[in-house]
Amino acid sequence: MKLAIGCDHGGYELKQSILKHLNSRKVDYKDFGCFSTDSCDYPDFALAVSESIISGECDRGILICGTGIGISIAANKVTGIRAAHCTDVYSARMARQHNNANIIAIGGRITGEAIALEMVDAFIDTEFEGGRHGKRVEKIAKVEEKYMIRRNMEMDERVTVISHPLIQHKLAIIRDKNTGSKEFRELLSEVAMLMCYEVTRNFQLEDVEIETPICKMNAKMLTGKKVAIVPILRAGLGMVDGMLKLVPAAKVGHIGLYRDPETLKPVEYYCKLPTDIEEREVIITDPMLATGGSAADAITLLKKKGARNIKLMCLIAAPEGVKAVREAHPDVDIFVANIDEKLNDHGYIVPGLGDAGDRIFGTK
Ligand SMILES: O=P(O)(O)OC[C@H]1O[C@H](OP(=O)(O)OP(=O)(O)O)[C@H](O)[C@@H]1O
Ligand SMILES: O=c1cc[nH]c(=O)[nH]1
Repeated sequence: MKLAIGCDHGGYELKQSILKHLNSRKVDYKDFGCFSTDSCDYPDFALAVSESIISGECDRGILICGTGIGISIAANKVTGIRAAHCTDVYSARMARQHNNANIIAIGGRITGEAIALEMVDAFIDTEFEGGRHGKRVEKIAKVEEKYMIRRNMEMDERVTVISHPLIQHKLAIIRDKNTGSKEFRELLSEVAMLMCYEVTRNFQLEDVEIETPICKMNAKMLTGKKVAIVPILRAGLGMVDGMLKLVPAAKVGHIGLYRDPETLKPVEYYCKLPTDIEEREVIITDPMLATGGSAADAITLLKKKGARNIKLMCLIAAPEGVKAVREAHPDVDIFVANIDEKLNDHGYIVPGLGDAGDRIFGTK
């Protein structure tokens, strides 16, 4: 096992004692500094030690600052690091046995040398127990993954969350379980129209000469881009009318998919597209992007039929669905009104709005 060790000025003295101890035990280590008691910043050393563990250069780490608190907080910001701030031998052992901690953080101004060396021994010599503790550590990893996905999405230029106040207001009413089908349909259609404004933002304009009652002028008009709106049946239908209000010349294709309630995998049952789909800018509509299976399959189908320029417009997405579509179809822009928290065990978006198809058509 190779250890990484780092400290700030507050942990320097204790680190020297620990290094001597590691040498006497013939433990392999790499010292990432600091190398004197001159004032320095603990996050720098937390990062160096943490990255050496994540990269596989070292297996576990020891971090020391004045209290052990700041340096452990900094290390825990690195994905995959489980830094345990310990002040006694029992905690050091448990941090390994129960938490699979890969870093121990010690306070140079808190813990005496004798106890600190015993803590280091417990940290090095104790193995992770796994079992029920494995399940819990996996849950920690899931939390990291969730926030990482969200951060990646926020930075992803191909994922647009349309947060206009009108859309957010209407979305709140749509979500409400007391909103009936009629109002649900009307609001979904209105939101689709507002979202369409953003989805069509890149449409090309050209100069055309027109004559106002006063004089001639060069005005801007759409280049006559051909558009196809393709709802995923059933629920996607609820967004078509709103879009046609803004793009009345668009052709409408239909893709019929339903999610198998057991496997959550999409099952195709219908496909009818404009014959010149390959020349059209395609906007797929579906209120819900849950696991992403339906949207990803619809995009695959459209690509097989020759479509090249595809956008996906959904009302609500789960992070898992956005990730799945981005991975399967990195060329497709995704527009949503909100990215919700997560999927539940039945593949429904939480908090979501329930079953979109049933709420639109009143089938439940
Ligand atoms: O991202 P996914 O996990 O694939 O789930 C999303 C799909 O589920 C819903 O349709 P559903 O299968 O309920 O059919 P419906 O529209 O006919 O009600 C929704 O309208 C999407 O098409
Ligand atoms: O939350 C969800 C997930 C899939 N389909 C829906 O209609 N709602």
